[in-house]
Amino acid sequence: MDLYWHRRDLRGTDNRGLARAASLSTEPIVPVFVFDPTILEHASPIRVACLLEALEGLRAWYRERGSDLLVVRGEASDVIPQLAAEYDAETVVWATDYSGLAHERDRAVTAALEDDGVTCESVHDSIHHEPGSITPNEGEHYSVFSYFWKKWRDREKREPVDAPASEALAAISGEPLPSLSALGFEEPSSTPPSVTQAAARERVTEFCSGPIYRYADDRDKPAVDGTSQLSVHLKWGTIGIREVYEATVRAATRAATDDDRESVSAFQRQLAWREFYAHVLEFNPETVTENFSGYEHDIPWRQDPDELEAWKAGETGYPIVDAGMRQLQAEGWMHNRVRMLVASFLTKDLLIDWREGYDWFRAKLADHETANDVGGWQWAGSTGTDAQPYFRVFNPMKQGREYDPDADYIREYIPELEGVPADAIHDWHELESARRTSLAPSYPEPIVDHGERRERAIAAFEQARGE
Ligand SMILES: Cc1cc2nc3c(=O)[nH]c(=O)nc-3n(C[C@H](O)[C@H](O)[C@H](O)COP(=O)(O)OP(=O)(O)OC[C@H]3O[C@@H](n4cnc5c(N)ncnc54)[C@H](O)[C@@H]3O)c2cc1C
Repeated sequence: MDLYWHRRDLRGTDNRGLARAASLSTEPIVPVFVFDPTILEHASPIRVACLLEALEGLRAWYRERGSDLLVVRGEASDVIPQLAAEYDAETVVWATDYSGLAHERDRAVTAALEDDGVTCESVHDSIHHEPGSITPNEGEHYSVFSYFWKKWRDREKREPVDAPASEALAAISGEPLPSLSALGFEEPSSTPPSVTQAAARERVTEFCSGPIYRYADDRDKPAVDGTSQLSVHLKWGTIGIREVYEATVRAATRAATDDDRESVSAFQRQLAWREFYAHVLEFNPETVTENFSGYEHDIPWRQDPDELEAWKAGETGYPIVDAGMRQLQAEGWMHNRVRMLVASFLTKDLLIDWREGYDWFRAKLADHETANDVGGWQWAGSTGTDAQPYFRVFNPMKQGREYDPDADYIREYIPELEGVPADAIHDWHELESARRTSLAPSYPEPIVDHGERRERAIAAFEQARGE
């Protein structure tokens, strides 16, 4: 019996890899998942908790079809060939994962299987257009998103694929899943979101039946539930990208106005950002640790453990920044506008290396996805492809006033500011110290002066540019 190796595609429907495995094989497929210690070394409690829930859901999906998911532990390059031998598999199929670590693992597994005479096939599944399929007329890869987006938008998309028939799945029975602690992880500090195929489909249906038409207006307002919150599902593959996209196309056909249609397009554009960053990472794997854009000299990042700790704890005295950092701590998720703001604050106001921020996000985000996380950090740190120019430094007060005018989002995560008027919250850095103390005695004073820090950041980047 041939094997299908699940990794970050934890679903049965609209799974191109699984469908391919079923179509290749004349015998039923054995579905497998591997807890690989090398990959787990890079994981965090929240992500492993999400993974376990998604696996539990996938296992239930297989059981409803008279099959099961085999879950094994060990180096993939050892256990996959062992399972292939055990089941006398001629072929092992999986879905392509574009991170450098995944490529390394897959090369080792491929070599081991080929040594044993087993054929392997890696199928593009997690994005519509695989790296190398959307290229500029001149040059090899896009580094400017707007050009990439135009081609991505106009390119024909694949349709969702059906789940394999039950008869195509092996009647096997697996062991129970290991617990979080058995895998060496503590309980996460935030409550993991529900990461199941049913939750993902429900979210898509709900979002595409109404909020998607307001997305263009609402997507930057953190107090409004205006974004899809699909990131954790796209990360773990509890829904297929073709199914999501098809739902957006159906929403566009139901749109009542041009504005509604444009709002759907604004959402599709964000899906394209995800693919843009996957392409960037595929062709520049070193950007997980290295700046994408070179500067003539090193950027003079600062080491300041106290400021870094205040940022992580949401104790900077800049309310919108602190609300975002506390949302991350409480939920394992943060609104995109606020991710941009907190990342700008760390890399510009505090002049702390984007890699420190990336590490913290990687530890805390349930939806941590290497390509998007590195892309977002390098964008904010003005080191990335198509990044924020170094001289555009977000002003946290103005951003707070613009995107959270009533300070509802801020108050939700900073109980110390309960009852403080929105104007005072947005002017927090300008208030007299005594006034701040009388309004919110336990909320911190601003740890830095934004105006001064902005000047210093611009000067530091100019120095790095050799100006
Ligand atoms: C510093 C920083 C770090 C980030 N880290 C991650 C990360 O680890 N994982 C992650 O999925 N996204 C990351 N993002 C992008 C973005 O913030 C999240 O995708 C988004 O907030 C998820 O919420 P949503 O699903 O409601 O998004 P929606 O607005 O509903 O967007 C739909 C989907 O499009 C994709 N998307 C949206 N915005 C972006 C973007 N800017 N870049 C790439 N893809 C995008 C995501 O898959 C998202 O689920 C980061 C952004 C920044 C600025």
